[in-house]
Amino acid sequence: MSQQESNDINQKRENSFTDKDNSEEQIQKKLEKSNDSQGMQNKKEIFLITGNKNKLLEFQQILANTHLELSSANVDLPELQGNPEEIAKEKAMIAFKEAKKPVIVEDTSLCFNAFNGLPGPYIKWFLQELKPAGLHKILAGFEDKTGYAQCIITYMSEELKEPVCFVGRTPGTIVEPRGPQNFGWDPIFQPDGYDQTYAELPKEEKNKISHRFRAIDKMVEYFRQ
Ligand SMILES: O=c1nc[nH]c2c1ncn2[C@H]1C[C@H](O)[C@@H](COP(=O)(O)OP(=O)(O)OP(=O)(O)O)O1
Ligand SMILES: [Mg+2]
Repeated sequence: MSQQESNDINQKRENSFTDKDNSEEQIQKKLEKSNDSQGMQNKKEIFLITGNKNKLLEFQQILANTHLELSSANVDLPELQGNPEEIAKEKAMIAFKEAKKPVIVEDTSLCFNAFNGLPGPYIKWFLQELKPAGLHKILAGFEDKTGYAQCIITYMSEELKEPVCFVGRTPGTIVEPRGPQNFGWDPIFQPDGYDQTYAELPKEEKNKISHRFRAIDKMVEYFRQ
């Protein structure tokens, strides 16, 4: 990484944690609040930091019948650059520094095969500007409409030398938007083997095959040992 790049990351980091509603004090409050809800004795607690309510909801649903007890804090983490795994590890280090206790973070990519994996981790900005319909349209000049959704959950704690990643991937096709528009690019992603988009599928169905489910499944295995 060049000096300029690392300066940029540091700058972004500072910005993201000095925002008005993201001051050190505010973050500390959020973290303390999450500590209040610890309790279950024979369940292992994991602590997720995310600014995305829909992600959190899916985590809660998917973890409902496991030995893991989820607590969370809503903190905006910086959108970093690099390959998905580098981003995921860097994000976990930043979250761990803030939380001062073991944390997990999650980073989701939507990858188009015709674009060799892009927009990938930059999907958030593409979605924000193009909306689901525009995202589908940018593939108009390409025959290959296939792609995959990828979730990387990253765990960091004081016992680890470096963050541990759990990667979940679901292959599918990018289609014209169908279904409710309440979660990101769900309306344009049709998983392989289904004739409904993520948005059209009942939540229980999405949660059985999603990129997020597959990453969570690996994480659950890791914490069983
Ligand atoms: O299952 C999903 N179905 C549809 N859309 C999704 C999904 N999962 C994430 N998304 C969207 C949210 C964001 O526009 C981008 C990922 O960016 P990403 O940085 O991972 O999420 P985020 O910034 O909203 O939350 P966080 O604070 O955990 O980083 O794709
Ligand atoms: Mg993010």
